[in-house]
This record gives sequence, C-alpha cells and structure tokens, in this order.
Amino acid sequence: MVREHISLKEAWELLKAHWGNRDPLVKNVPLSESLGGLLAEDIASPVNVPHYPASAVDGYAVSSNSTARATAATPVVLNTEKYQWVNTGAFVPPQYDSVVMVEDTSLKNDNLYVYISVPPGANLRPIGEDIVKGQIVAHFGDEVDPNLMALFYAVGLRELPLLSKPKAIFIPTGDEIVPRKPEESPAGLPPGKVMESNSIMLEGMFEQWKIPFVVGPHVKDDPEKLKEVLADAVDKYDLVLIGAGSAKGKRDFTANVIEREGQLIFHWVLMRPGRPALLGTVKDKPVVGMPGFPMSTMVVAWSVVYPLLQLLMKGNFDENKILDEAIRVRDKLSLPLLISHSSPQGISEWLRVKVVRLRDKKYAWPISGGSSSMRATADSDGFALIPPKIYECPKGKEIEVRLTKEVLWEKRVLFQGSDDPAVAQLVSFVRKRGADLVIRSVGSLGGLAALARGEAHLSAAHLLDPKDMSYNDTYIASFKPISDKWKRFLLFYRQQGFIVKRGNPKKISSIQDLARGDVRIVNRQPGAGTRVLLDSLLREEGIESASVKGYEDQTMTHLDASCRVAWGMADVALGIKFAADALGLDFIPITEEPYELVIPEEELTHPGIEALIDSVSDSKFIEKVKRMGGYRWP
Ligand SMILES: Nc1nc2c(c(=O)[nH]1)N[C@H]1C(S)=C(S)[C@@H](COP(=O)(O)OP(=O)(O)OC[C@H]3O[C@@H](n4cnc5c(N)ncnc54)[C@H](O)[C@@H]3O)O[C@H]1N2
Ligand code: MOO
Repeated sequence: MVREHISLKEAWELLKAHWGNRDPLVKNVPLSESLGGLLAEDIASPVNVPHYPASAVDGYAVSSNSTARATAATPVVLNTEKYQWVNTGAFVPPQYDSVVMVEDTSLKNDNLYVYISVPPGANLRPIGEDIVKGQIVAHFGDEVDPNLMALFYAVGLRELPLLSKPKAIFIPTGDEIVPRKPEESPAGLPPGKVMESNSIMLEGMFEQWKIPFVVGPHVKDDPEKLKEVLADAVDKYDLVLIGAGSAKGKRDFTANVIEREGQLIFHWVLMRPGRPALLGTVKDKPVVGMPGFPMSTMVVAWSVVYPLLQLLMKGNFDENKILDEAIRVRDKLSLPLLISHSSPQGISEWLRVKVVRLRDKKYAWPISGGSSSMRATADSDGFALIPPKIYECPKGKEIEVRLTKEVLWEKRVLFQGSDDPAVAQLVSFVRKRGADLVIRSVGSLGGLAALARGEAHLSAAHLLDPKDMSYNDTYIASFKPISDKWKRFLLFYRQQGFIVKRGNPKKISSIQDLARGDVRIVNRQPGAGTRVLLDSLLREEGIESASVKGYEDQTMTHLDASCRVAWGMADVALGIKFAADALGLDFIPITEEPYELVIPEEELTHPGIEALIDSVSDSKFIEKVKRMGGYRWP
C-alpha cells in the first residue's frame, strides 16, 4: 500500500522501517586511503602511548627528592650521578621520577645547580599518558580525519574497518531538459528548454557529504526508457535518484515506473517545496523521486536522501540532528520575524531567510521566491522549517533559523527603501570595506515607515510632493518627531521615463498617451516613489487613474515592471533606464529626480553605515553607476 500525503516524520518512519537496523556493510581500507571514511567499529589501541616514560621538556632527569627546598637563592647542587640530560621526548630512566627544565638550572664543573624544587612526575609523560593499551580511541561512526590517521599509525594500525559508503546515481529526466555538457549554453535556447542544473547541485552536496555520486544518462519523458535505465541503475548502485517527473503532469512517469518495477512506498510529503517527493524500492534498492524545481530537489536531498544515506551506512539516524547535518548548519538560532508570514496549514514549509541585528536584537525574515528560484536560495543566510501546526506567523514570532553562512552581525546594515539597481552595486563596495549591506526593496514610503519603526539601518526615497514639487520633505515630515533625527544624503539624480517595447510600437511619448485606451501600463506598488511620481504626473494632466488601463497591475521593482513590458503583458511602465536596458527595451526620459539616502543620526557610527558612506563617494562606484546610464551626480 502506497502511503500518500504523509508528514516528514512519517516519511522517516517508513525509511527506517525499510532500511533501518540492517547490518552495515563494512570494508577494510588501508590507513593511507581512509581519510573521510566512517569507522565501522570502535577502535581499541593495541599499545600504550607513550610506551616508555618520556620527558616533556629539554632538561635534566632528577629524583624529585633531591630538589627538595631548592630556590633561586638557595639552589641544591647535584653531582653527575644524580642527574642525566634528556631532550624533549627522550626516555627517562627508572631511577629518575621528574625532569627540571634547563632554564631552572645551571651547570658548573659538571655540578648541576637546581634553582627550583620539582614534585614527582614533573615534566614527565608516564607510560600510557596519552593512550592506555585497550582504551577505545575512536568510536563507530567517527570520521577519519588527519589527527585520527596519525593516532592510528602511532598505535600500529595499518588497515581500518570502514563503513561501506553507498554509491548513488542521479538520473535527470524530462524532454525539456538540456543535458549537462560544457559546450551547452543557455544563450539562444528555444522557449521551454531548461538547462539541467540539478545534477551539478547534487554533485556538490554529495561531495560535501563525502558520498560517492554519479550522474546517469539523461532520460526523455519515456516510461520504457526510464524503466530500462532504472533497471541498470539498481543493479550497479545502492541508491537511485530520479530527477523530476514526480508530480501530476502528463509526462510525469516516475511513480508509475517504480510501481511497475518494484514497490512504491510513499508519494507526496506534506512539505513545501518538495511536496511531490516519492520513495520506492526496486530489487531491494531504494529509489527516490526528486521533484524537478531546484529548491525542491535540494530540500528532498536534505530531508529524504541524506537520512536514507545514513540508514544505508549506519542503520540509523538521529532525527534531532539529521537536518542540521544534511544542511551543514553553522548556527541555529531562535529569531523573531521582522515581517509577518503566512505558512500553509498542515504542511511543513521551508523558508529561505535573511537575518540582521537591529539595536542589539537579532531578527529574521523570509525571502520571497518560488521553488524554481536559485537566486533566492543564493541570497539567503540560511533556512527555517516552519512546522505544519504553525500557519500564521505574525511579526515578532520566533522561528528557528538554521544559518548556513557566516553573518557579520555587528557590521551588517539593513537597507529598506526604494528599489534601485545602483544601490545593489553598493553591496560589494561595502563588503570590500569589511562590512555588509542587505537590501529589501519595499518602496520609498515603505522604507521611511520601516525606519520610523526601527526596522532598518537606512532607507532611500524619491517622493515627489506635487503641491510644491519638493522631494521627500513632506513625507519625512510626516514621521515627526522621530524623523527630526534623520540625516539626508543626496546620492544622485536619476532619470525616470517610459519603458516601452523596442521601436516604441505604440508611439508612447507623453503622459496623455497612457489614457489613450489602446495602451496598457504596469504600475508599481502603493508607496513606491515611482508610483507617487506617476500619480502626480497624471494629476498634473487631469487624468483619472481609472481611465488608465493596467493602473491596478502592481510590481515591486523596476526590473519586474520592465519584465512585464518585455513579455507583452503591458505596453509601458514608468521606471528607470537601467531596467529598460537590462531587457533590451526602449527608454523615453520623462523627468529627473533626486534619490536620497535617509539615515537616523544614531546609526551614523554603525560600522556598516560608515563603510556605506565611504563607499558612495568611491570614484569606482560612481563610475560604475554612471556607466549604467540614467544617473547624474550633483
Ligand atoms: N497539478 C499539479 N501540478 C504540480 C504539482 C501538483 O501538486 N499538482 N506540484 C508542483 C510541485 S510542488 C512541483 S515541485 C513540481 C514538481 O514536478 P516534477 O517533479 O514532476 O518535475 P517537472 O514537472 O518535470 O519539472 C519541474 C520543473 O523543474 C525543472 N527541472 C526538472 N529537472 C531539472 C533539472 N535536472 N535541472 C534543472 N531543472 C529541472 C523542469 O524543467 C520544470 O521547470 O510540479 C508542480 N506541479
Ligand atoms: O512543493 Mo514543490 O516542491 O514547491 O516546488
């Protein structure tokens, strides 16, 4: 009976029921080839180390009795029968029970003057001081590292019983997949084709886990072919991973083929992403169906494949530690959310999170992006697994964050404000100054509000007040009295204009054109400076927003808006030149606006802010942004 829609915990129970408690496979490996291997048994030392009493210092072996009451002022004097020179590590003959360091002595006419009294055993490593014969020096499951190799060599072990690591194979599937070859390039790929990138990710994960892994042949969406490749794979490998084809698409055959060739154990795990994950067995070998999206493949590798590998190797795994090991967590912290989050009920949800410290308190927030997004994963500091019971996570609710990257808590600043690609260029300049900058594009007004709530180190705004054509003053004043302590820095002027299809097919040149009826716009979110600008331009011309087609369609960034124009979902967006250039679109300048950084006075001494302020006047930064086009320095 296939179990469907089960929790991760239930999936683990099924894994253990099928592959737990089997005797691990063991092989004897020469010591010189054992690095990274896992011990299959406890190892007891056959000898004592050291096997003779050894001096720990350069000095003189003496009897401790003979040094009694010696001081710097009243040394004892020993004749040649009462001492013997020993180097560090040398044998100390049985008539001596201690060693005096050479610097606590002087030698005159073969007489040794000792200026210190030493207790029995001083500076002496007795037999078995490090390792006693028969003592267990390493345990089942320990990884052989360079120190253990030296230890084993020293006690005379030349071969080690190691757990036999399972060999895994990944079979990418899908008609749309372009198999991995160095000469394959995504440039010019026809629509629908996808670079096979999951195998290189899994290769990296397995390498970090130190488990052998190969990429099998790419299989098209053809169940007969998949059956053939799978049959060969289960003969040669201990674990088979099948890429994609795990959900409900017309060309999703993985579950079907496993069912026909063996037994399907479970399908659909109550986890997002990774929900279509499935597990089966063919000829007693485990076969895992990995949902195709990169993030889905990754979380299924962590939560199903890695535990399975541990079972195959050791017969068991610790449920409390398994994910941390799989993810290679650096640090685990319970952190309050900086923004609220809705998680699906009854499903564990993997979040990609970023973190920051604001006034001595650490916070986390989820980054948006679907399971297809590799960029969101790249951008994250770590992950959080929201349990199925929890669905509404209000701001401030603590979540458990597994950090995978090093975070410069003291030097990291959080920018919340207007979206601008030039600000994104600042990150590397700030990092080169030893600090760090994290950007959340929440619009100009959203940024100022975040600043007022103490949820950002700095913000940026370009908010026009049509009443007096001033920028930012009115809006900043609305956050009084707290905004009295905000410093403003004019970063640059930038052009705003119409982003239109190449060649401007709809001949859009003025604001009036937006109300023409045959023109569809894409707007920005309320609170974005660009939206405020659009509203003010419309008002100036006496145009009702209701008469502008697409006014309600919102995007969060200039690039998103530009994408919509590129896809033909809109004819025009108001935005900056860079966004038009990035997608090969035309740009018609409409106005120029000041773009100001806003920084609370108290943050000016934050090392991250100091690095940022230094960076904005860096000529290399200015040159770089000028080259992007559409920016002017005052
Ligand atoms: N009607 C439903 N549709 C989908 C469901 C569902 O429950 N009902 N689940 C969705 C979820 S969640 C996921 S995840 C995907 C998983 O689908 P499959 O495992 O069947 O994978 P495909 O549809 O074949 O591919 C998904 C996506 O991933 C790309 N892909 C596949 N292999 C690779 C690879 N090796 N490297 C890079 N990218 C890869 C593929 O091209 C697709 O874009 O199904 C949802 N649908
Ligand atoms: O659950 Mo799917 O694996 O989100 O993308």
